[in-house]
Amino acid sequence: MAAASNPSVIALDKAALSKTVQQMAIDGDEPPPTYTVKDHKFGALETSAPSAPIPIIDMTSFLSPSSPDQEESELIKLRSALTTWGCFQAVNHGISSLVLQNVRQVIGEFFERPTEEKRKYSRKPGSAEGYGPDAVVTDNQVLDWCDRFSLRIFPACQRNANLWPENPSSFRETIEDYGSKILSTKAVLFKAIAKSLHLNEDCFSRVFTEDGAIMQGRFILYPPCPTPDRVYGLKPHTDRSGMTVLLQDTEVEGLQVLSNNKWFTVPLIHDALFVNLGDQLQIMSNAIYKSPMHRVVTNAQRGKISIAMFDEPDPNKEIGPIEALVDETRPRLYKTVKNYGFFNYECFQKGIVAIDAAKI
Ligand SMILES: O=C(O)CCC(=O)C(=O)O
Ligand SMILES: [Fe+2]
Repeated sequence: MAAASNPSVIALDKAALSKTVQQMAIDGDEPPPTYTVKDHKFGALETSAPSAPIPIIDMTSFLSPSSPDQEESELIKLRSALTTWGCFQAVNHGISSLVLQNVRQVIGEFFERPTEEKRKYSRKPGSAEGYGPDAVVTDNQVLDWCDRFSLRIFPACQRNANLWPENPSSFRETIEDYGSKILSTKAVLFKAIAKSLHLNEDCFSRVFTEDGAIMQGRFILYPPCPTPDRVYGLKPHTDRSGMTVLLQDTEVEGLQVLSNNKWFTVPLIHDALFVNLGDQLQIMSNAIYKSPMHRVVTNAQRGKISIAMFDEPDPNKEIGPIEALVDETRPRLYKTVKNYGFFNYECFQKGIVAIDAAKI
């Protein structure tokens, strides 16, 4: 997400101008060698990994608990989910089926627009916003078999109005509405996460949903891929956010999470939101909670769409392990970092893992 106007990056970043994955799929192209996975550092590319028993969190217990006991028992489940998996499926989150249907519809329609029209919103080299295939930022990068359209949603004053499409005509209103609802959902979840760690309930929500916090939407199209066993939809990674909220496709699976060195498929649950923690929550929780490694696999028959909402603190704000979570039995594991988004980007360029580089 961080802008990097470094000339070598700009020279390398030709993908924003090259053929989209959607076009390659329409033309029946074989994925070019730059898309082929060369190392299997994180395990083989198994397209049909077993289904993951990912915990389901019922948000009724946080939004309108019928009793303190009901809330307490869900907080215990939440704590267990975040120490083991680092992710969960949120149900009864209060966002209606109609809102979810509308957001899927406008994103689907955007990707259906003619290429020339979508090109008007192309990501500029070095920028984190806009439309296009995977950004090339290093020489030996393996590219992802997907096209992405990224937009800053909050703070509203930082929106890049030229990148918000005119078509479909309800795009702006729908994304703005969905963004506000996800922001409120995140605030509720961050408060529950703080409580589950016996912390002041605002300690995460303030950093990630208020005070200049950023919300970025990433809308991803994964077209069918003729060689799904050799190409990633999205490479194995952890998110750099505090928390990511993902609306999966209604029919096509593909997201996988790593647990005990094994990959598991995230099942599709009607109207659920898949929530995973990002590196910044792992840092602030002094690694009590996990930022899970995940990836996306493709298939030869059907494409799919994902809608992801990321957060970041104000880039000028420093984050580090919360003092109350540091003691003799659990010493401080991470340095204090500022603008983790940019730090993460620089690490990626150097081929190092940001969360490891943030260790003391
Ligand atoms: O599309 C998905 O299922 C996952 C997206 C994701 O992990 C990301 O954009 O960071
Ligand atoms: Fe991710």
